[in-house]
Amino acid sequence: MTETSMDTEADLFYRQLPKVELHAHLNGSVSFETMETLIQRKPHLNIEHNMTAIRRGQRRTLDECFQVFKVIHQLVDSEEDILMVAKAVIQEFAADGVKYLELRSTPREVTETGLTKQRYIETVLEAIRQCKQEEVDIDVRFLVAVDRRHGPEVAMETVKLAEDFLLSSDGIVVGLDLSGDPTVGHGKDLLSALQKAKNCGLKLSLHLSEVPSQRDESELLLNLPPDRIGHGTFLHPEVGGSDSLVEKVCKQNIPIELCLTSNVKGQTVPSYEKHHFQYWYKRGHPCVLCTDDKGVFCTDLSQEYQLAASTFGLTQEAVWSLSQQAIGYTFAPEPIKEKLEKKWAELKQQILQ
Ligand SMILES: CNc1ncnc2c1ncn2[C@@H]1O[C@H](COP(=O)(O)O)[C@@H](O)[C@H]1O
Ligand SMILES: [Zn+2]
Repeated sequence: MTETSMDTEADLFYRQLPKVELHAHLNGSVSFETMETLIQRKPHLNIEHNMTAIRRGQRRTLDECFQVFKVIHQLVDSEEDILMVAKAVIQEFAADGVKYLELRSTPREVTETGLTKQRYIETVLEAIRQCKQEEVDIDVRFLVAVDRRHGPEVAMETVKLAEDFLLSSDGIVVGLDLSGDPTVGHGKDLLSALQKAKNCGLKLSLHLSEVPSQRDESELLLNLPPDRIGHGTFLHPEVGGSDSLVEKVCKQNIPIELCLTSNVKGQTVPSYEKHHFQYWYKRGHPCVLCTDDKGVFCTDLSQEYQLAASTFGLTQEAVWSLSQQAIGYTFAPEPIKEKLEKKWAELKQQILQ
C-alpha cells in the first residue's frame, strides 16, 4: 500500500467516525469559504483572510486570538449574517460526521444593524430549525455564552435571557457557557449569575484554568459545580494547578472538553505531545475532544481525533470509545442520548474493522 492511500484510509476512518461536538464557538467556527462571502459583502472593512484565521504551523498568543474575534465580529453583525454563518457551520459539522452538536455563542447587540441580543439568539435558533427542516443529519443544541469581560450585570442579563429561552425554545437551549479573555475579570464577580443559571436548570459549561493565573477562580467555580469544564489546561499540579483542584474535578467526575489545536496554536500548551489530554485520559477521567474554533484554528473534529490518536498512540477501538463516551457528557435529554447510542451501535460494524 502506498503512503498516500494509507493516509486516505486513515482520513476516511476519522471522517466516517460518528462524533459529538460539545465545545464550538459560533463565530470562531466560520469556515474559509463563508469568510470569503462575508469579506466580499463588506469590502469597506478591508479585512483579509490572514486576519481571521491561524494557518498550519502558525502560532498566536491568546491575546492575539482575541483580536481575531474582534475582526470576525465586524464581519458578522446582522441577522442575515448570523443566519448564514450558523447554517453553514451546522452543515459543515454534519459533513464532518458530527451527529450531535452543542453550539455556543455570545448574544450581541449592534445598533447600526438593529440587532438585539434577543434577536441574536432567535436567529441562531432559526438556523438550527432550518437545518432540521432541510434534514441535515445532525442534532443541534445551543448554549448561551457569557463573555467574562462584560462583567456581572451583563452576565446576569444574559442568564435571564438564557432562562427565557430554556423555557421557550423546545429544548434547543440547554445551557450556559462562560468564556471570553481569561486574563480579564474574576469569576467571583460572576458567581451569583452562574448560580442563578444553575438553579433555573441551565447546564453549565465553564472555561476553567485556561491560563495559570486562574487557580483561585477555579477553586471557587468548581464548588458550583459546573456540568462540564472547557480546557482546564492548568488544573493539575505539574503545570501550577493543585491536588485540591484535581480532586474536586475527579470526585465530581466533571467531563473536560479538550481542544488540542486551539491550545497549541493559542500557545497555552507548548506542543501536541505535552497536551493535558494525556494527563486526564490516562486517569480514565471523562474527556471529550472538541474544536473550540474550527475556523480560527483551521481544523475540524475529524482532524482533532486523528491528531489525538497519532500523538498518544490510540487504537481505532480506543478512538471509537472516546467518541461514543461523549454521548454521555452531552446536555441532551435521555431519549436523545439513547437515540445517539443506537446510531453508534448501527454504525460500529460498518466503520470499525
Ligand atoms: C481560544 N480560547 C477561547 N477562550 C475563551 N473564550 C473563547 C475562546 N475562543 C472563543 N471564545 C469566545 O467566543 C467568542 C467568539 O464566538 P461568539 O461570538 O461567542 O460566537 C469570543 O469572543 C470569546 O468570547
Ligand atoms: Zn472555548
